[in-house]
Amino acid sequence: MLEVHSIPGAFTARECEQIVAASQKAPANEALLVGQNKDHNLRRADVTWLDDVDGSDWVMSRLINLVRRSNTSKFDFDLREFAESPQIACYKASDGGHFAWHSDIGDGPVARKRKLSMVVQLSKPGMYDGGDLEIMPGAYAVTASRHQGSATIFPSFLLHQVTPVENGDRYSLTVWAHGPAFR
Ligand SMILES: O=C(O)CCC(=O)C(=O)O
Ligand SMILES: [Fe+2]
Repeated sequence: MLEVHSIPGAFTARECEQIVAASQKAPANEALLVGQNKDHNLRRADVTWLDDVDGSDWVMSRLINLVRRSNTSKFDFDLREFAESPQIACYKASDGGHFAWHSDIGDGPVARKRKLSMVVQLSKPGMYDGGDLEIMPGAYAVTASRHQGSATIFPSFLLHQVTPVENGDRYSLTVWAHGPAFR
């Protein structure tokens, strides 16, 4: 399928554990949505900005390479920049962690330029129940691989959700690539 591209083994299990451990030392914020509204019905997660995580330059380099490669081979979008920090999200069952159906394209000056979204699964699938990333490229939702270290990349305008985490904690890493408006 062209619209949702999966990259198995984008990061190794060891790298994922390293990213989670480093993110736990950085300041966490409650997830803000486009427009800085806190709406717990829409989303419940703790978010850390990768830019606030010490020694994370190699993570950003890897993300840029992954996005560039799949854009060249699959999407061919006009991408110009990575205009915002990637985010590490933690969805906790104890907190009702989830993210309801949404598109990543917002009204803000930066969010309106989002063109590709990429999500990396940082947790081992056995560490949580629920917490599926589902994407709607057409009439049916597709479920992203739960494999630790796999990346899922899709156009930012596609609706997607994270189903409620029923047990344990799920960590993910999301990055956006930006460019001029679609035409
Ligand atoms: O955590 C995920 O799997 C998705 C995150 C997401 O959709 C977002 O940050 O916009
Ligand atoms: Fe999203």
